Amino acid sequence: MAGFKTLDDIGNIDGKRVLVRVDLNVPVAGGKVTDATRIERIAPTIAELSGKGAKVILLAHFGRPKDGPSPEFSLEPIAKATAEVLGRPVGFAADCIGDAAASAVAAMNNGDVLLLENTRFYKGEEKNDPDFTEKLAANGDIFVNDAFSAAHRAHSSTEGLAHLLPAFAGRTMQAELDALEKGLGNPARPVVAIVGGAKVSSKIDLLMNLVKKVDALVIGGGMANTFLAARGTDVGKSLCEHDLANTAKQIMIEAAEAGCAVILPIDGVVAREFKAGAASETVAISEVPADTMILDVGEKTVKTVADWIDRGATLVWNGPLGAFEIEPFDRATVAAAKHAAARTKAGKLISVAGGGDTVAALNHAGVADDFTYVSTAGGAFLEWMEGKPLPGVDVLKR
Ligand SMILES: Nc1ncnc2c1ncn2[C@@H]1O[C@H](COP(=O)(O)OP(=O)(O)OP(=O)(O)O)[C@@H](O)[C@H]1O
Ligand SMILES: O=C(O)[C@H](O)COP(=O)(O)O
Repeated sequence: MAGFKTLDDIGNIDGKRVLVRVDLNVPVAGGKVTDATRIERIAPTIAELSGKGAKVILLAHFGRPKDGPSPEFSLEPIAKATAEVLGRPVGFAADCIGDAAASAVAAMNNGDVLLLENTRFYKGEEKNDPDFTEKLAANGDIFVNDAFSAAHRAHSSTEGLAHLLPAFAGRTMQAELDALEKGLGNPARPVVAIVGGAKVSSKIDLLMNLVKKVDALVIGGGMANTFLAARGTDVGKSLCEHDLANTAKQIMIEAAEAGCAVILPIDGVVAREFKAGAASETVAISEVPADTMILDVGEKTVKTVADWIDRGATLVWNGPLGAFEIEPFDRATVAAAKHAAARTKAGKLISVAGGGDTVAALNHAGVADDFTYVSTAGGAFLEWMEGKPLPGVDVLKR
C-alpha cells in the first residue's frame, strides 16, 4: 500500500505491546451483538500480531456516551462477542487508561489479546487531548490502526496515538482502502448514491460535496425527514432535525447546480410506536398523520429507488431506508438491497455499500455477498467518497 507502513513493515514484535485501534461499534439488541461483521474483519490483524508474539491491546469506542462511564456503553459484552468470533480468549480491562489498564496489560503473556474499556468514556478522546493520548500511549510500544470506519474522526485513539508511537495500518484498513480505490476510484457513470439511516447531523454536511460527485442522490431513512421538512412537508413525530432545514435546502440548491438529481420519498410507512409489530399504514408523504412517525419508505418509493438503481452503473449506499431492525419496517431496505444485488449479479451494476447498520441490513436481506464490495465504514466511507482527507489515514502517511 502506497503512502504508509503496513504490518509487512512492522518487524520483530515478539513481546511488544501493540495498541490496536479497532471499530467495535457494532449493532447490539438486548445486550447481544446482532451483526458481527466488524469483529470478523479485524480478525486477520489480531491473528497476525498475536502469532508474532505481540501483546495485542485493543482500543475501541462504543456509541456516543455523553457523560463519562455508563454500563449502557460498556465494551464488556463486546469483549465476550469478540472472543466468540475470534475463537480465543479476549481479556477485558474496566478502563482504557490508569491503573486498571496498566495492571491488565502487565499481566498479559505474549500473544494474548486484551480489550480496554470504551475510549469515549473520557472527553479527551474526542478532543484529541494530548494528555489523554499520552495516557493511552503509556500502555503500548507500537500503534496499529485497523479502524478504517473511524478514520474520519481525529480522536486520540484514531489520530493522536500515531504521533507518539511507531504507527502502522492494519490489514482491514489496508484492504478497505484498496477495495474502495478499485471499485470507486474512477467509477463507471452514472453514479447513484443512496443515503439513509439516522446519523443526520453528523452526515448531512458531507452531502453538500457528495452531490458534486454523484449523478443522483436517493435520500431515505431518518435522513429524508429533514429534507422533507425543509421542503415544507409535515413529517409528524418522525426523527427529524428541523434546525438543519437550511443545510438541507442548500444541499438541494448545490445538487441542482451540479446536475445531481435528488430523490426524496413519495410515500412512507407510518406508525405510532417504534416497536415490532406496531400497527402501521402506508400513506402519501403529504399525508403523514401528526401523531405518527415515518419508519420506512413506502412501496411507490421503493419502485422509484429500484428505477434509479437501474439507471446507475455504480451504486454507493450508506444508511438503511427504514428502521430495518424492526419488522415490518425492514421491507424497503430489503427490497432495494435485493434489487441492487440482482443487478450486480447480472453484471449490470458495481455496488458498494458501507456502514455498521447498513452491513447488518444487507446481511438481514441475505445479499451482502452479492454486492461488489461491502465496507465496514459508513461516515468514513462517505467522506472518502467526497474526497475529504481522513485524519486517521493521513497521520499514518506522515
Ligand atoms: N425512518 C427512520 N426513523 C428512525 N430511524 C431510522 C429510520 N430509518 C433508518 N433508521 C435507523 O438508522 C440506523 C442506521 O443509521 P446509521 O446512519 O447509523 O447507518 P450506518 O450504516 O450504521 O452508518 P455508520 O456506520 O456511519 O454508523 C438504524 O438503526 C435504523 O433503525
Ligand atoms: O459507526 C461508525 O460509523 C463509526 O464507528 C464511527 O462512529 P461515530 O459516528 O460515532 O464517530
